[in-house]
Amino acid sequence: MTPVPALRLTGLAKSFGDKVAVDRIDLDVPAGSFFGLVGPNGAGKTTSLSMAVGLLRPDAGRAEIFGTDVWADPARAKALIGVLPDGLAMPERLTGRELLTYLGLLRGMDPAAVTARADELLAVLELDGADRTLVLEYSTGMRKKIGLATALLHAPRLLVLDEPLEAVDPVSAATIKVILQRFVAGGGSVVFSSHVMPVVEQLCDRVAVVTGGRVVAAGPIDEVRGGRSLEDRFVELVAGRTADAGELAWLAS
Ligand SMILES: Nc1ncnc2c1ncn2[C@@H]1O[C@H](COP(=O)(O)OP(=O)(O)OP(=O)(O)O)[C@@H](O)[C@H]1O
Repeated sequence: MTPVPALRLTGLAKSFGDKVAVDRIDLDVPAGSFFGLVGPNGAGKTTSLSMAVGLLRPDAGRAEIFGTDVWADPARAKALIGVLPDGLAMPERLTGRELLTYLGLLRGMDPAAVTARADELLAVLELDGADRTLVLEYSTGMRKKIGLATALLHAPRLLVLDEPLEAVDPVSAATIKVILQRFVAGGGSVVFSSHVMPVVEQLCDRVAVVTGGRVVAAGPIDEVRGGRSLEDRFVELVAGRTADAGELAWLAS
C-alpha cells in the first residue's frame, strides 16, 4: 500500500475574473519530503498554497492533508499543518509573545506548554529582544520569523511556507534552514515556495516547477534537474524572455 501523501492536490483550479491563476494542478508531496515549489512571478504558487491550506476556496478540485479533505473537514486538516502565508496577515497590535500565546491558546494547547515553546521559539529565532515590540513595528524579516514561530508552535506534521526566507538576513536564514532540516529529520514534511534555486537545491529532495498555473515538472530534484543546475533547467522550462542587447540601451551612460 502506498503511504498517504502529506499533501495531495487534485485538479485544483482558481480564476480571478478572466485570469486563470491555477489551471487544474495535480501535485503529491510525499510524507517526509522537503518539497520546493518554484515558478516565475505570477505562476500561481501563492494561489495554490492558499487553496491547499484552506485560506482560499478553489473553483474546482481537491486539497488533502494526510488524506483529510481541507475543504470538507477544515478543523481536522488544519490541526495537522503549520502555515506561513504570503503577505503575513496577522494580528498586529500584539507583541510577538502575545501573538504566540494567543494562537497557542486558540489551538487549545496547554498554557504552560505554550509559554515554554514560545520562550524557546523566540530565543531560537532571535526575537527574544523584540518580545515586547508590537508586530506592527516588526521589519519584514522579523515578520517572517514570528510567522514561522506561529507555524511551528503546535508541532504540526506538515509545514506549508510561502517564501519563508525572503527578506530574512543570512544569519536568521541559516537558523531557519537548520530548524526546517531538523523538522524533516524528525519525521515532519515541508513544502515551501521560493525563487532562490540554490536554496531549493540545498534543502529539498523534491521540487515542482509551476508556470502559467500548471505543473510543468515535478519529482525528485535530481530527476527534474537532469544533470544540470536547477536554475538552468528552470529557465529552460519556463522559457522567459531576457532583455536583448538593444533593449534598454538608454540605461548606458
Ligand atoms: N486576489 C487576486 N485577484 C486577482 N488576481 C489575482 C489575485 N491573486 C492572484 N492573482 C493573479 O493570479 C496569478 C497567480 O498569482 P500568484 O500570486 O499565485 O503567483 P505566484 O506564483 O505566487 O507569484 P510570485 O512569485 O510573484 O509571488 C497572477 O496573475 C496574479 O496576478
